[in-house]
Amino acid sequence: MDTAEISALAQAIIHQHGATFGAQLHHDANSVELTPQPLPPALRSEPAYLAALEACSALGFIAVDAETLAQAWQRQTERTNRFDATHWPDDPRDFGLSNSDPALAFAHCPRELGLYGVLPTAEWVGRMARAGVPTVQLRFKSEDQAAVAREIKAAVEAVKGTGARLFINDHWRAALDAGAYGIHVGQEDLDTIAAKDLETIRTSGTRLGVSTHGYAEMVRAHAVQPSYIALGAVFPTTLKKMATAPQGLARLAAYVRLMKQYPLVAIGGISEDLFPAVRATGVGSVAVVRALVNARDPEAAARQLLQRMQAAA
Ligand SMILES: Cc1ncc(COP(=O)(O)OP(=O)(O)O)c(N)n1
Ligand SMILES: Cc1nc(C(=O)O)sc1CCOP(=O)(O)O
Ligand SMILES: [Mg+2]
Repeated sequence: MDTAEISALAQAIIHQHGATFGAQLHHDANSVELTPQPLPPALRSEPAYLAALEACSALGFIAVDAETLAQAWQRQTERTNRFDATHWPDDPRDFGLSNSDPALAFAHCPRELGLYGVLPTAEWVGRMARAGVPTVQLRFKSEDQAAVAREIKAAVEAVKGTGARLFINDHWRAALDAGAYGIHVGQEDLDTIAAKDLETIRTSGTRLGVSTHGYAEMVRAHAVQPSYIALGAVFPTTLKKMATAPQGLARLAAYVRLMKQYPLVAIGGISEDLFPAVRATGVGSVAVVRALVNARDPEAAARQLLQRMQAAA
């Protein structure tokens, strides 16, 4: 096939999926603007792969995600014996996500983790757990290891008797020592935690949640078979500087279709009014920081968000 024919296949993909994944220009605070990305160097020469690489870059997927999608589109084409521009890849087999040993998976957690409060201190953790938030995370940022250990122990104490599941962000050793329900790690943590340490966490029965921000990171997260996968940032967030653009609802829905074998948590810029649309994608949990921590009455906000979770279920 020549370049013009491959471009015609790329155009067919864009024609089918442009309205879903293309630039979304809204004028509200939660708009997600996806700009076309430069075409990454091709690693293969098959037409389906090349067309998908071109199309996915044009649809705003960053290089690693366009590459992951192009490889999946090529596998889909081989598996079904035809190139189908209408079918956005969503079969785990086409992403190499199917051949894992269940005996090596992290401990299970419920698919519906529900409202998930990501909170800066043990005091906040206790407060929101007592307000009925079913899943809470201590996201305590400090280099002072003694202070970290104290805060984690206090958070473990704070959720006792509330029924809330407590995840600890970043500080996995102290979380294990304190007997937390689970640990949440980012992609950079997966770079630095040694395989034997991941194995220690897994065999302890402590749950593991992993952050992801697109197709390539989801494939990477799957390699460790975590207890849940977080998908972010769905909308713009001012809480921290993100390395990747907000994903938006269309991508979130596609990620959910692909990763539905995992409990899934949506995070990033999710305010109360956005709960129904986020829940409609099929995620079992919605994680928030500012919607609780910046609320004038955080207990009332928790009640509202819990109602929204129920209503949208
Ligand atoms: C539920 C949930 N999802 C994602 C994150 C982000 O975690 P991480 O990538 O480790 O970044 P920091 O929170 O450490 O800045 C999270 N904490 N919780
Ligand atoms: C801590 C965090 N992690 C994200 C990710 O996408 O990995 S987004 C995020 C911030 C979420 O805060 P808010 O609900 O206030 O926008
Ligand atoms: Mg972290």
